[in-house]
Amino acid sequence: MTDLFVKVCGITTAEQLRWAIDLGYDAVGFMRAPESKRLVDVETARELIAAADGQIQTFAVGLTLEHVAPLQEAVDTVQLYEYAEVPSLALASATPPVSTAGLDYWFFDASHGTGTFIEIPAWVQEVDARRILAGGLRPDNVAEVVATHRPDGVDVSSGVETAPGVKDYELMKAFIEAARGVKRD
Ligand SMILES: O=C(O)c1ccccc1N[C@@H]1O[C@H](COP(=O)(O)O)[C@@H](O)[C@H]1O
Repeated sequence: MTDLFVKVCGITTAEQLRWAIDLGYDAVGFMRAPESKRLVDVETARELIAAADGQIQTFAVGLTLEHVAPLQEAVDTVQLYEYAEVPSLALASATPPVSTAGLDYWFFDASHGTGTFIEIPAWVQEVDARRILAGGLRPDNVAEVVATHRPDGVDVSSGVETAPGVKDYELMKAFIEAARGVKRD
């Protein structure tokens, strides 16, 4: 079985990006939804994507394609909350997807960056895609979620922050260690 995919979302600075790379995260997300407290402007996002330089996968995250359009060509994957025709799509929802055809990832997310955890519904197990669980995950609950639901990956934002957009190195470290510490076979 491949390693658990672990993504940290809402990266806002070069220091946070460096932490994600050094700690062994698979991917980072840059928020482009206008209402997000972790919104990075296009210029900053471009600088961070350039700094990532192939060392970690990059995601541009928005509710719609319009939010991420200026970064679409620069990132590895676009994460949206509605379907769009893009080369690499991560579709996020809290309801069963109508279709998973052509998706690179499907994210279960009912939180939208609020840090709210809800019990993960049983139907999530049946989604025929690379399943990534998100929403209210933290260093102290991620291991149980991984052990119980056996996802392909997990995604975190609020759970490794001291304030919206302010990631904490020790929390990021604790999260990836807890997530990857679960034995999978
Ligand atoms: O982070 C945001 O501000 C955000 C805004 C709108 C949609 C999604 C957003 N973030 C994504 O939400 C999940 C879970 O976040 P959390 O761990 O509960 O804070 C994650 O995939 C973020 O990418």
